[in-house]
Amino acid sequence: MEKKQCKVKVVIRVRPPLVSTEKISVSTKDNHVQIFNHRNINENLQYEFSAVYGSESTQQQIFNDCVKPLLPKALSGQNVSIFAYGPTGAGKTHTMLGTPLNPGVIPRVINELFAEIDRLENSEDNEWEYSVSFSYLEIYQEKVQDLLEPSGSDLPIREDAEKNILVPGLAKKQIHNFDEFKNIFGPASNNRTVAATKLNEHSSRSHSIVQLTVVKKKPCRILHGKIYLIDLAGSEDNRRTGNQGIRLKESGAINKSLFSLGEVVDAINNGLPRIPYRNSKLTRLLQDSIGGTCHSVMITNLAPEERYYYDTYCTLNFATKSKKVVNSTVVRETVGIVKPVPQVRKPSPERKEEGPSQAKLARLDSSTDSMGSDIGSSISPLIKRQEAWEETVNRRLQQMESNLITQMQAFKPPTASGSCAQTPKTKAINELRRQLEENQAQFRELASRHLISPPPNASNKPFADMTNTKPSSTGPQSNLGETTQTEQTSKPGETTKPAAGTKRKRKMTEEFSCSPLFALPPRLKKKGFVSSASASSLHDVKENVTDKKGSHSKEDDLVNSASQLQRNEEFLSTLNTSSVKDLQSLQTVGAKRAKLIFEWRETYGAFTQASDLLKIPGFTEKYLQKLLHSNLVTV
Ligand SMILES: Nc1ncnc2c1ncn2[C@@H]1O[C@H](COP(=O)(O)OP(=O)(O)OP(=O)(O)O)[C@@H](O)[C@H]1O
Repeated sequence: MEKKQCKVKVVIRVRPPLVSTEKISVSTKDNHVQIFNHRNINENLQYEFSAVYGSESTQQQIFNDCVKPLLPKALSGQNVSIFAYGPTGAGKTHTMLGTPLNPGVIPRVINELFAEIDRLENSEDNEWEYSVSFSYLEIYQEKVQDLLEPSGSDLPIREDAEKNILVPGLAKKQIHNFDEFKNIFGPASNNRTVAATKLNEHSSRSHSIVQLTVVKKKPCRILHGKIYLIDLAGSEDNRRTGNQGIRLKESGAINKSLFSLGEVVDAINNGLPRIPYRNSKLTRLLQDSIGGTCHSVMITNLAPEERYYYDTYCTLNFATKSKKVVNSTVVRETVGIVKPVPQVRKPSPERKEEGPSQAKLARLDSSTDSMGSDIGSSISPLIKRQEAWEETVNRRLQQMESNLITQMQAFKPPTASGSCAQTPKTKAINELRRQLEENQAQFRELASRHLISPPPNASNKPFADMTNTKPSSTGPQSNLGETTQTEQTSKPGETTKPAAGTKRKRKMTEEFSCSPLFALPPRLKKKGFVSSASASSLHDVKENVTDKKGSHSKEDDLVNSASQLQRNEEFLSTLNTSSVKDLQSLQTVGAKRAKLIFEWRETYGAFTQASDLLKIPGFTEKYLQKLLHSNLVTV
């Protein structure tokens, strides 16, 4: 299948103010949206998108510009996804559904689809036959529910061997014209969970997905296109919604799934090897729309009132990162003898592990097969990104490992044998060993998964073996080889006479691990951080020890490496897990910055590295350096 790269198109629609007397905080011009900067009231924040529709925009205009051009794609075997995103009360349902007098995207798509099919079927040279069917579901409190045939049960989500997402058991209705659709869709929409909140009298309490399947057939050829029409539930700031009880619970589920959506977008944009689609039902079902095979359009709805300022700000930031997502579109075509039931390909050995069994897949009835999407065909760019990432990791790990080995080998253990109790420095060395072992395990996994050749040091041997080697002028690899040989010659359970030098090696390790010189690396104050002052006093203690026992700079290097790694990890963990109050335990982070870090994290997900802090508006490179420096963190 030929794939074409295609960015998710992100457009903005600002709804009209609901009460004319309210203060407005959003303005639009051409394809720009502008809001004030809450950190500097004299400044404005400007965002650019593919298209920006002000409050005067019409349903017809949105449909004609953003949706209609994609329908021919669905009619030629491609997937299309239109989804409305935005805070509660910003106009998502209005955009997607509209009213009988002012219909939105969903009814207009059906209308246009049948009009287009009529045109095509009536053209002189037409040789194709078209059929349209649809499914309708909602995700309510993390449960997938059928809106066409509600049963109250939570439908499972499966993935087949070709990475199509399936919802077995979901009803699928064949429709032949707009009226048939209307007669089924109208009552089904009443099944959707809607309730009044302080911010919206008819607030959607669930995400809803209409899926249209368009099949185009002629002898020996069949094209399958899909159209997903998605009305997401809005993010809710419960300090303002006044939600309590069930509304609060619904809101929690909505916010959590939208948070997962943010994580997926971040993972795609950062080229991560694993995209966390499985973190929520929403992201699982949107797998084809974001980072998948769809031509996707995200209609971002904004409420213009100043009381929505923070929602608007967060939504604009999410929209900005969403426009970077690239999908790989494909034409899904079956050529040859077309069987009435979709064929299921044998899963590859890799897929067998996590996908449903062949027998299970075969049992899936075509009439209940829904949410199909050929994720497999979109996997190539992800694999490419993964491979690039793995190469980088591979390189970094190799470098780190050889540095550590060099340090270990250059280290001269103390001659005076100390007590054999585990000292803090021994612990630090053990931590280094553990980390190196982990690195080696990663190498092996990468190598076995993607045939990346493991670095020379990434053997199956644990790091402990390397420390058993004596310092040698032939460098780390020759030592490694020596140890491997020793290992290979001794059979399990067999007591072998140590080869020349082995005894010495073991002794060195014992001395090494029993060294009394190993002091605990400086810990950071609360959740790991200390002020620069207390860090230096710890350092003084360590220096005193060193002074007494003589200089051990290599040893110190090792301890510093371990403590540095630990500090970096703790710093990241503080950023990702602390409350606003606890974030202030970081040096240079006051209440205001703590709040910004917290809010950014809650909106966009965990920080993967310290430099992610630069994504927070107002965090400059200079400040980041200061923050890292004063918290003794390196990047
Ligand atoms: N473009 C528009 N023109 C006129 N009225 C609008 C427009 N957009 C939204 N509205 C009105 O604003 C109110 C809120 O809109 P809507 O229910 O579509 O919001 P929503 O984003 O779907 O909210 P929720 O996430 O809570 O379901 C409704 O009364 C709707 O009719």
